Amino acid sequence: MNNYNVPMLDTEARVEAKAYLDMLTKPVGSLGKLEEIVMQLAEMKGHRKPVIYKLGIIVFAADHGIVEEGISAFPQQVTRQMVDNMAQGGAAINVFGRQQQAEFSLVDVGVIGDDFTGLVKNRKIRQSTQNFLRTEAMTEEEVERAIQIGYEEALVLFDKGVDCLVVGEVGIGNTTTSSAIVAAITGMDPAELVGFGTGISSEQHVHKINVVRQALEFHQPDRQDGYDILRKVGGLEIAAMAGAMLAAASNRIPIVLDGFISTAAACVAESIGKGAVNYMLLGHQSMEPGHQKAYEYLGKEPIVSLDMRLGEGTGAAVAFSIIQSAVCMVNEMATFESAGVSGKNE
Ligand SMILES: O=C(O)c1ccc[n+]([C@@H]2O[C@H](COP(=O)([O-])O)[C@@H](O)[C@H]2O)c1
Ligand SMILES: Cc1cc2nc[nH]c2cc1C
Repeated sequence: MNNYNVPMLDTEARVEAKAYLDMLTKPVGSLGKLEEIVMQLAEMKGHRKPVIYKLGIIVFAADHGIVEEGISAFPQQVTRQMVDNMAQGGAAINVFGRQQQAEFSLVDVGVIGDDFTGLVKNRKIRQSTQNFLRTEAMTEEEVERAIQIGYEEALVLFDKGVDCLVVGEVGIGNTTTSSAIVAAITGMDPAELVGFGTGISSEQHVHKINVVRQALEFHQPDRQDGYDILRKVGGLEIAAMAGAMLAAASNRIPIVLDGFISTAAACVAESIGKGAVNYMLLGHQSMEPGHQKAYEYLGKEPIVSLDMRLGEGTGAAVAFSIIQSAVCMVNEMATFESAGVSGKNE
């Protein structure tokens, strides 16, 4: 088991960023949350004028044994088909990634079937987790390997100059897995967390709540122990996402969280590496009810709210435009002094 050393935030850089923002040609605080984003990036990166040179988007893919219980609106093979689609550049995340000129990485950690050809990184740990209503989702070794692979694949992007990271996923059934994880960590009733995922019926929704309740009753995961939760009710891609987030936090690289699955992985990352949450911004608010509970637990607020519920990293990639506006603002605006603009009346 690794020890993740997440560095402390640079609170001095935050104070300096605030002082500098107040010198720019605008009434104090008038750029609202953009100013807050600048201050957060400043304390993460340790600089009053933070820059982002290159966005990275990493998407982890895996299948889920719990799909056997009829909890998704789509068949399991869609995971594999969407990985192929992403490898061809045809998924929504490819479009937003190109728009943001992002470095894109697609990693199979547990999709059913053979290795992929082409752009996909083949790092399959096993083909799908087990059905966690009947048995533990995976072994302790598999959890640790998945976290390690996520960590390593994030480092590959950082070596290419990536200095801000979106962590996305694809995996049919993973809103059920995420509901179980967030219920385990927060202690909340699954009825408050379980949503409609890819678009199930009301009857299926009632069934999905019962599946999550029964699984938690059966496994009794330790809410303090992210490894235990992943082993019992987790997902391979979610463990890898947590690993990638730990790599980013350990290297003072800002993470942009996406929807429900990404935020569930963030809860696990924080449980494994205390302080990782300090390096996270929340891109958007997903339509999944459990997403709000999970981000409130992490103490986050979404940058945008666009009624999205796709996953893949799409909400985070869209929100990156706003983060980029904040970074441009602090680096390019004139100060009252440099522009010769009069200050506020005394
Ligand atoms: O990010 C979200 O909040 C989100 C909400 C609903 C669905 N998804 C995506 O849809 C898949 C999981 O949905 P489901 O219904 O199969 O559990 C998975 O591939 C996710 O990327 C993602
Ligand atoms: C089509 C489709 C695309 C997805 N992207 C992420 N999850 C998905 C689920 C479905 C069903």
